[in-house]
Amino acid sequence: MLLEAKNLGFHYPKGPWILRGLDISLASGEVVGIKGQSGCGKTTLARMLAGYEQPQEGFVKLNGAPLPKQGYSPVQLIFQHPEKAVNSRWYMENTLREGWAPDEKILRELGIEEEWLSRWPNELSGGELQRFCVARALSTETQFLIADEMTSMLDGITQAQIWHVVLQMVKERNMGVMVISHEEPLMGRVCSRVIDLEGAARQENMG
Ligand SMILES: Nc1ncnc2c1ncn2[C@@H]1O[C@H](COP(=O)(O)OP(=O)(O)OP(=O)(O)O)[C@@H](O)[C@H]1O
Repeated sequence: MLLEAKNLGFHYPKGPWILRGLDISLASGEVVGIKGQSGCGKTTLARMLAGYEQPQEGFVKLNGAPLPKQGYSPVQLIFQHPEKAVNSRWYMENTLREGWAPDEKILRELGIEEEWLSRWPNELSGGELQRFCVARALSTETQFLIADEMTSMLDGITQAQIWHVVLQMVKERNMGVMVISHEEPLMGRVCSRVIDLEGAARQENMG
């Protein structure tokens, strides 16, 4: 399985090019880091790889085909701010089961307590909410996970617990993960290679 972006170019309406001529690929079982200064386009790239945003140039393909437009996406994106990624008018149980039915094992491993399921999102901490977003994204249909500052706002113990579950999935299911982060130590621990987005774009522009 391969998630690939070729000759990617993107700008917001009337704005300058943010990314141009960018080639990036992520294979099953790989954990790849993306770094770069604030504002260089990491989140924009994440949104294109997950199909939320369309590039003006180039393309994103999953196993040689465009990303599916409907249904559960095999490319799941997790953001830094879980409160923006859940419906504030749904009980957590509904949010959790939005795309699939997570089993007991994954809930236990992520430390999701039974009692939280009947709460509203604003009755949970950011870390508790993010565990739900991770469980929701880890369906057996997920082939690639884009983790955009997924654990940046969390304490060390919660961060380690979440990454333990995700890295286990990489092994068990051969899932591919893209880690967007400003935290070099985290990337050093979990990634087999790290791409500097600015360097990658610059090389392409020079070439
Ligand atoms: N909806 C939008 N409309 C216009 N410009 C935008 C929009 N979203 C982001 N931008 C601009 O696009 C550029 C890239 O933003 P992006 O969020 O992808 O950067 P980033 O590398 O993820 O930054 P950070 O590390 O701070 O999260 C920035 O200059 C930002 O101001």
